[in-house]
Amino acid sequence: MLRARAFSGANAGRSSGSRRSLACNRFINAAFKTPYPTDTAQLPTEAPTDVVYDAVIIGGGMGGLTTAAKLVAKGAKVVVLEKYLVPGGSAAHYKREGYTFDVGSSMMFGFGDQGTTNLITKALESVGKRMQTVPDPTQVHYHCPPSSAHPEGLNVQVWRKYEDFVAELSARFPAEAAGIKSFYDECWAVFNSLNSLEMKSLEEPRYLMGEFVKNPIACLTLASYLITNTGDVARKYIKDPELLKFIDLECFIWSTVNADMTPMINAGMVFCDRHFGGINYPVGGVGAIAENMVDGITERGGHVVYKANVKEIITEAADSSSSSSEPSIRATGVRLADGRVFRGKSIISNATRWDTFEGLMGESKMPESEKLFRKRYKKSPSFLSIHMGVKADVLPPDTDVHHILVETWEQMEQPRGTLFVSMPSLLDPSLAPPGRHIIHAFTPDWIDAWQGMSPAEYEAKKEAVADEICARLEKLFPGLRAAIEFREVGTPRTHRRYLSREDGTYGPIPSRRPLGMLSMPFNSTSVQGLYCVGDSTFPGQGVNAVVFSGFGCAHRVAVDLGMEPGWPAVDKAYAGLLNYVRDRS
Ligand SMILES: NC(=O)c1ccc[n+]([C@@H]2O[C@H](COP(=O)([O-])OP(=O)(O)OC[C@H]3O[C@@H](n4cnc5c(N)ncnc54)[C@H](O)[C@@H]3O)[C@@H](O)[C@H]2O)c1
Ligand SMILES: CC(C)=CCC/C(C)=C/C=C/C(C)=C/C=C/C(C)=C/C=C/C=C(C)/C=C/C=C(C)/C=C/C=C(\C)CCC=C(C)C
Repeated sequence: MLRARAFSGANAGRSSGSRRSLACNRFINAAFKTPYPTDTAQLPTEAPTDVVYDAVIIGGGMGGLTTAAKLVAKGAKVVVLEKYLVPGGSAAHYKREGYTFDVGSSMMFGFGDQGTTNLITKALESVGKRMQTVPDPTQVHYHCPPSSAHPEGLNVQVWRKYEDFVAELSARFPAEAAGIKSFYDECWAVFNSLNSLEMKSLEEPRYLMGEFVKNPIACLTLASYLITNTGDVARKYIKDPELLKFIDLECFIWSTVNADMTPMINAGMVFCDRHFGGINYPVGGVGAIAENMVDGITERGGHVVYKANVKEIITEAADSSSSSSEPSIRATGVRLADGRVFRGKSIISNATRWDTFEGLMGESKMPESEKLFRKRYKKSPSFLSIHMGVKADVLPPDTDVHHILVETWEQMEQPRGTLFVSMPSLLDPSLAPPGRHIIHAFTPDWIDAWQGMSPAEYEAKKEAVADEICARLEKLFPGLRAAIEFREVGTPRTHRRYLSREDGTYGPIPSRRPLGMLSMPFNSTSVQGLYCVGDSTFPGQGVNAVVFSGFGCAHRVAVDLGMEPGWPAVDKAYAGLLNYVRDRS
């Protein structure tokens, strides 16, 4: 099932046992060591409260940190208030018994060297940082259910080289070879257009007009896909129901919804960046990205404060010149659980929209636009996560780093139906003790299944569900259960507690067919001075996605603060137009 293959060059560091890879890894760690303190007791819990910041950012996930990085790079006075002990939120890491585990998945898009869509690389560069990465030869290895055409199960590897992937998928569906090429080629039309634009705020008309003038073809191409979903494009070219299910799965593993619910612009980004920039793993673990960002932010005079639990967004009556018809209020600061108040000209929330507007603002102040958002979007499930340390010899040579296991198509979207597996120590052996590997298995799950239990029942259920999942994974890794030396199970309750995300949700998903990319709000909100960033804003879930939202947010805020040029007069009309279209979706 795990086909062996030859791969050399960039991939030479992959086989964890090889002396070459370990030596190479030691060099990498020495050359790119981050000064970020390893002892959390050394991390700052204070920042001045007697100043008015240009931006007060609630939350140090990748969305909040990117916004901070872009703003400090412009000379803005910024404070990031993070409730937890370390930065990165869903993209942080933690250490146990010699292992460094990524909290979320380990599959990084946007980490290449070229183009304009290598957003993680660019976010780090904006604060003078660059990280060593290890290229992954495949994005993912799919293990799909058997069918009459594929009695052993549909088995597909998404190779880094586009042509190799298309050839492999076409070999599985020879009658659809032309359709496969046409579908993915259309994704390239979207990606190539994205990859020629400067990535800034799509709700800033001066920038948008400038891009239309510089790149009219790219902008018109993207405009033509604004309201298109991926399923519609797939069905133009592909008829085989099993292949259409596969395309659904291609979307589901990152959007948690099927192709009909996934905007085509996002699919263009994901389905092509994996071949253009490739999937690249940061040496030292995913959390090292956030740590490097924090170093860059603080080196430029920004503050990142830990154990800073924001309880309230402070608002006051505002002038009614806002474009909105609602009572005008302006966000002016935040209050922490310990009573400290931080004041800012702009307040930026990296918490989810649910946590921001129901939790920090209070439902009585919920703007109409947020009520509409709640009709269009619902919370996606959370994840059940099993972090394991295993004996290395349970993984055959050339095992792929990421796997997806679906046993029946009906199960795909069900809780615990699709199993996701990431094994980042195959790329960076320093994450595990010698002779050991990390297996991180995770699967969508709802918080309701984990409520109302005694602590003992909760612990027993965690172990029972993890046993069941490990038994299913034996199909991919025979002998797995006997090879496990460390196992820790996180549930949706764990995600809620440590990531402060309501119900532990992975992010918003559309409640009905979305209007392509236009359904999702950008960064401004109808409360003056209050912005959202992260996966509750366009383009949604994903590290490179929330980094893009950080680029957009920083640009919009910088224009509103007068630090970048804009067209305030056109702003209002343009915002009104976007809202008009969105409210009708
Ligand atoms: N490989 C992958 O693609 C991968 C891996 C991991 C995570 N992710 C993605 O990362 C995305 C999330 O990124 P994000 O930046 O939107 O959010 P996030 O949840 O990662 O970060 C939000 C941060 O805000 C903090 N916070 C929340 N409420 C707070 C409060 N009241 N006071 C202070 N701090 C508070 C949290 O502790 C957290 O650190 C997810 O959608 C997921 O898709 C992707
Ligand atoms: C008018 C208007 C508004 C406009 C006009 C036209 C134009 C110009 C347009 C433009 C546009 C743009 C620029 C856009 C942009 C976009 C973007 C950037 C997007 C992005 C996206 C991204 C994404 C979505 C991503 C995602 C990812 C993810 C989620 C991932 C995940 C992963 C996981 C979970 C893993 C899996 C695992 C295994 C397999 C194991």
